[in-house]
Amino acid sequence: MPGNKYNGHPSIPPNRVERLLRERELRRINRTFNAIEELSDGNRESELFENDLRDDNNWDVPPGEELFDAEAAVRALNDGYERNNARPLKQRLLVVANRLPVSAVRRGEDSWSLEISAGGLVSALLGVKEFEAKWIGWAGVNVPDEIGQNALSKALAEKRCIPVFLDEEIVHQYYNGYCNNILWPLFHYLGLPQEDRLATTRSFQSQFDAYKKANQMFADVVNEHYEEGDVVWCHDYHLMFLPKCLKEYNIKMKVGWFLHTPFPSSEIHRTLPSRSELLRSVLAADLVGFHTYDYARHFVSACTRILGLEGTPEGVEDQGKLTRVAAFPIGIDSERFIRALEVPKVQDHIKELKERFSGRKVMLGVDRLDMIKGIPQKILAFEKFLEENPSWHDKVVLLQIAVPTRTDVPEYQKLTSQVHEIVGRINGRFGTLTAVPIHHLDRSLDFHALCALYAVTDVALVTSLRDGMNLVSYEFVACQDSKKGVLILSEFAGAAQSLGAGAILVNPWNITEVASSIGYALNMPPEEREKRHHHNFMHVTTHTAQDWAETFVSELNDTIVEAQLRMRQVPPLLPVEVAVQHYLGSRNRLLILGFNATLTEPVETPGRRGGDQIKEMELKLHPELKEPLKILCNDPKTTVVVVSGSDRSVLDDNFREYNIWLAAENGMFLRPTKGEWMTTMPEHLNMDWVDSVKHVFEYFTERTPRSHFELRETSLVWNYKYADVEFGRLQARDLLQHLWTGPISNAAVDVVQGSRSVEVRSVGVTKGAAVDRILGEIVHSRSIISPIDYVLCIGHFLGKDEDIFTFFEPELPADSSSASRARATEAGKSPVERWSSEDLTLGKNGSKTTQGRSHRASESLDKGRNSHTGGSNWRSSQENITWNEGSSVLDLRGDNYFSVAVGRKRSNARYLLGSADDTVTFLKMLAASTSS
Ligand SMILES: O=P(O)(O)OC[C@H]1O[C@H](O[C@H]2O[C@H](CO)[C@@H](O)[C@H](O)[C@H]2O)[C@H](O)[C@@H](O)[C@@H]1O
Ligand SMILES: O=c1ccn([C@@H]2O[C@H](COP(=O)(O)OP(=O)(O)O)[C@@H](O)[C@H]2O)c(=O)[nH]1
Repeated sequence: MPGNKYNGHPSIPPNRVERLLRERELRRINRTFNAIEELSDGNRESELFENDLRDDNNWDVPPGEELFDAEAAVRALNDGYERNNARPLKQRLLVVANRLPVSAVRRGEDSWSLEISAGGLVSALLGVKEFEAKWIGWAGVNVPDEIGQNALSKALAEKRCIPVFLDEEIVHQYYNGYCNNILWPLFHYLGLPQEDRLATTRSFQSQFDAYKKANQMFADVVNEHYEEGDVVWCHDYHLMFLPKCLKEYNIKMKVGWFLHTPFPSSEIHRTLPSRSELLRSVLAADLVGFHTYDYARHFVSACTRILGLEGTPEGVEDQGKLTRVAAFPIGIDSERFIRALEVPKVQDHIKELKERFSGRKVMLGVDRLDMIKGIPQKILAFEKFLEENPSWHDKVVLLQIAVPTRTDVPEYQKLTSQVHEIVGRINGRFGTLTAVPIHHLDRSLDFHALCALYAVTDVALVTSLRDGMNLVSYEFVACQDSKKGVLILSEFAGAAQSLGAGAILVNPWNITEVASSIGYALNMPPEEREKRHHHNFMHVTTHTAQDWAETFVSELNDTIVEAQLRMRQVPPLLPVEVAVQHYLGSRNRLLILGFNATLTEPVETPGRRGGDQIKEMELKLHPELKEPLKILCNDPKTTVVVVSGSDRSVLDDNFREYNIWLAAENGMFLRPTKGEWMTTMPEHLNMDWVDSVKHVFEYFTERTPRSHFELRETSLVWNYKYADVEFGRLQARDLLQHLWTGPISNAAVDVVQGSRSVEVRSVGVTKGAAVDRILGEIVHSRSIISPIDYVLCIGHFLGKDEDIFTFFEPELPADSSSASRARATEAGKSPVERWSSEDLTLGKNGSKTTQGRSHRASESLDKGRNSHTGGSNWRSSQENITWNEGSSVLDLRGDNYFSVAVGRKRSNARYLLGSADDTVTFLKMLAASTSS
C-alpha cells in the first residue's frame, strides 16, 4: 500500500488515511472543475502536460474518451465549494529527474523535434495529472551553442519541460560513468567495477566530481524556477546530491527524493567509497521514498550502520532532524492501456499479430537491453524448455523486445553482442526454413504496437536479476483482460511484492526452474489463469501512477507540517554571541560542564568495524579545548566544574593540570584539582546489588562484540556505542529483561537507558541532586567574594540527569518545559524574556526569596561539611544555598542563565548545541573574548 512506513506498518495511521481520502476527494473535484473549465473555454493550451506529450507521439486518447458525466461533475463541484468555500488549487510540482520525458533531436540551427523517451520512470510520471507539474532534466543531447539552447528551451517550455544543459564531458563522466557504471550496477547487486590500475581509481574520482557538479547544475536550474510553496520532487540515483544542494539554497524548500532502483543491503552499499557523503546528501530531503519496504529498510540500516544515526519507525534521525523514510510502490496509468486496446490502430496490430503467429503460443519479453534484466538467462531458460519439450518446437515463439540503452557504456555494448550470439545459436539449433523460435528486436516500439503485443501474449517472461519495480509486468496485466495470459516474474523485481500472488515467481538464476515454469504456464488450465489474472488486474488497476504521486506529495506536505510541530518541542539553538556578551558583563561566573560527548574528542564513526577499540573507549578531552579551558579556569571571576558519570581516574587523567572542580560518578565524588577527592555519597548507600548486576553485564559484554562495561563505585554502565547498532539494541532489550526479572527486581536502584548504554545506579543519584552539594563545597572551600551572577550549564546528559538544568530554574508552572519556552520564543519573545529578572534573583538580601529558594547558610555549609564524612542525607535541589551571613550565593537574573543540551533534541535545557564540536567552538569564543 502506498505510504507504508518502512517498518512495515500495514497502513498509514488512521487520521492520515481519513485526511488522504478527503484530499483525494478534493482532487477528484478539482479534476472535474478543470475539465469543465477547459472544455468551456475551449482552451486546449491548458491541457494536461501528459496529453501534450502524447499528441506528438501518437499516444493519443480516442476521441470522446475524456468525456464525463457533466451533471455529476457540477454536483460534486458544488459540494466541494460548500465544503471548502473556495476552488481547490493545484499544487505546483517541480519534478527533477536526470532524463526529461522527451528526447530532443536537432532538425536545424534553431529547430528541434521532440520524441518521448522510453523507460519506467517516464511512463509512471506521465500518469501524474493532479499537479501543476513542470519537469526539469536533461534532454539527452549536447547543445553547445546559445541559439540551439534558446530554441530547445522554447520548444520544451511548450511541454512544460525545462532543460538542464550538460556538456559531453559531463555526460560521459556523470551519466555513463558514475551513474551507469558505478551506482547502477552496485544498487542492482552487481558490485563495483574491478580496478586494475591506479588510473582507474583516478577516473572514479573524476566521475564522482562530475556527479557532484552535475547535481549542482540541476540544483541551479531548480533554484531559478522555484517559487515559494513549490514541492520539489527529485528522482533516482542520478540525483543523490540534489536534496543537499537544494536545502543549501533554501532550507524551507519542500524536498522529496524517490529511488526507482533497489536500494541494496547496507553490506553492499558499504563498499562504495563515497557511501557516507551520498547518504548524508539524501538525508537532507524531507521525505525519502522507495518502491518496497525492503529497499527502505536497507536504506535506514545503511544510515544506522554506516553513519551511526538513529533509525526510528518514522525514518532516520540526525541530531533532532528527522528524514522520513517510507515505501511508495509505483503503478501505471492502467486506464490508458485499457483504453488503447479499443483504438482502431491497435486493433489492426492485434489482428496482424494473431495472423502472423496463428497456431503458436506467444511468449513475450520487453526490456531495456540491460544487464539487470536477465535477458541471457531468459533466453537460456527458453532454450532449455525447447530442449526438454520437442513437441513445443513449432508451437511456441518468444518475442524479445530489447530496447537499446546506455549504448556508450562498454558493459552494455558487451551485453548486446552476448545476447545476439545466444539468440543466433538457439535459432540455428531449433529454427526451420519457415520459422524461428526467437524473434529478437533491438529497438523500441511505439505505444500502440506495444499494447497490441501485450494483448496477444500468452506468457510474459520477466527475469530481471534485480529491478526496482518493473512496469512492463504491470502493463502486460493491464492489457490482458480478455486473454488472461500468465505472468512469469522474477522474485528479484519489486513487482514480485505486489503481483507475486497472481504471477509465477521464479529465481532467474535457476535456469531449470524458469524452464519448467515456462512449461507450467503454457499448459495452465483456463480457470487457474483467470484466477491469477484477476488478482493481478485488481492490483494494477487500483494502484495507479496517479495514486503513487499523490500519496508521495501528500506525505511530503504532511512531513513538513509534522516537522514544524516537532521543531516547536525542541529548544532553540544557543545564541552564542548573547551568551558571550552576558558572560563578559558578569562579575562571578559558574561554568558547569559535562564531559562525555560534550568536551571529548570525536572517535571513529560508530558501527564501523576494524578500528582501534581500546583507543575508542578512552575518553579524551578534545585537543582544541586545552588552551581555551586553561584560560577559562585561570580567570579569577570564573569557577569551572566538570560533572561527569565517569570515575575519578578518568577525570584526573584529563583535567589534573587545570585549576578546576571535578565531580566524578555523577557528583558522588568531588575535588578541586588543588585538593583531595572527597565523597558526597550519602551514608548507608546500599550497594548490595552490584555483584549480581555485574554478572549480567559480563554475560552481555561477552556476547556483544565491541560492547564494554564500566564498574564504578556507585553505578555500573554497559555501553554498546561501538557495537553493531541493531544487534546492540536487541541485546540491550534482552539485558533489561534479565535485570528486571532478576537481580534488581527488589533493589533500590534506577535503570537509566542511554541511546547506546544501560546504566544501573542507586536510587536518587543524579547530577541535579549532586549540584547543590557541589555548590556547597565550592562555597565552603573557596573565597567567593560576590554572589554568582552568571551560570552556564552545558552537557550531553541522560534524561535522568537533566535535573541539573532545572536546578537553576525558578519553580515554574507545570507547563514550563523547554517546549513552552520555545512557544514563547515563537511568539516573539526569547525564552529568557519570559521570566523577569526578579523571578530568578535569589534572595540577595533575604527580601526577594522568590520560589522559596533562599538557603540557610548554616544548613548548606553543614551539608557540605557533613558530606565529607558521608554524614548527610539526600537533599533536594530545591534547597537554597546562601552565605554564612544569610545573603545568597546566587544572584542570577533570568537572562544570565544558559542551560545547553549538547546533541539532543528534546531536553529540559533552555538551548541546544549540535555536537561536542559546537561546544568546542563556543568555549573557544568564550575564552578568546576573555583574553581580549
Ligand atoms: O534513462 P535511462 O538511463 O535510459 O534508463 C531508463 C530508466 O531506467 C530506470 O528505471 C527504473 O524505474 C522504473 C519506474 O520506477 C522501475 O520500474 C524500474 O525497475 C527501474 O529500473 C531508472 O531508474 C530511470 O531513472 C531511467 O530513466
Ligand atoms: O519499446 C518500448 C519498450 C518499453 N517501453 C516502456 O519502458 C518502460 C520500462 O519500464 P520498466 O519499469 O519495466 O523498466 P526500466 O526500463 O525503467 O528499467 C515501460 O513503461 C515500457 O512501456 C517503451 O516505451 N517502448
